[in-house]
Amino acid sequence: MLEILDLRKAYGPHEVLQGVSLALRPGTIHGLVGANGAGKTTLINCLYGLETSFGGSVQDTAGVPVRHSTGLLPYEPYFYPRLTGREYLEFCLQARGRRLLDFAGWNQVLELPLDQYADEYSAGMRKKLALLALLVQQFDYLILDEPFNGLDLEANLLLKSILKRLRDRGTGILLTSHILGALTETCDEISVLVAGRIQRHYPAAEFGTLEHDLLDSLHREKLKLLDGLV
Ligand SMILES: Nc1ncnc2c1ncn2[C@@H]1O[C@H](COP(=O)(O)OP(=O)(O)OP(=O)(O)O)[C@@H](O)[C@H]1O
Repeated sequence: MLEILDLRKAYGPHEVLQGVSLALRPGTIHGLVGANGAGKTTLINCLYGLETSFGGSVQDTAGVPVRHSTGLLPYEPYFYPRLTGREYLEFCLQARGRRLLDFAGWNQVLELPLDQYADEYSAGMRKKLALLALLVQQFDYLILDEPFNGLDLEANLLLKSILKRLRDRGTGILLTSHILGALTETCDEISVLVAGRIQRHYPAAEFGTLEHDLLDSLHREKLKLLDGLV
């Protein structure tokens, strides 16, 4: 299990995370929802070790370093210039000391032009390539920052199926999304991050309440403001 306990992170005087605790269990899809700027990416960066100065603890309870067992899909994947999609995949495998393999099977599904330069891909193709690099590596855990964002309809549907199959095989998946339907359709549990804290944790049986709660707070706070504007 990946375990975050009392995570605290500040940028200068701005306390972005104020004591977040969260567990990612094997064989579950855990959604993380929160407004723009709520701290989702910061939490992911701390969990994956991209941020190092923070309070609290982050660990894989199996005792292995989080990065060994876990693959990360960043919000905006970066590719070195003049590297083809295939070379990028090979680079990812080599960097982790894994044996090279044939990507044809997965690429029949994702249909990427692997022999073109990755930095010339469209935004959706870039996301697919970064996903492909994770899928071929069979991680115990996946952290996916906005995985559905930018994917076309077909890829969105495919990704939902892929994530559920991985979950059923035992992979633990933490994902962020602003698309409520994508979260409720795929997740087993959802945590809501508000002002640097987990405001509430929803098991699947309570997703109906989640939608209602979010709509309710929207109605109370923002939709009323619209009355005076439009
Ligand atoms: N390197 C940084 N330096 C200073 N402030 C930062 C830094 N990274 C993030 N922040 C601030 O931390 C807060 C949380 O940002 P974060 O990117 O984690 O939010 P988020 O929940 O992922 O938002 P979004 O939904 O827009 O992606 C924001 O107020 C942001 O300005």
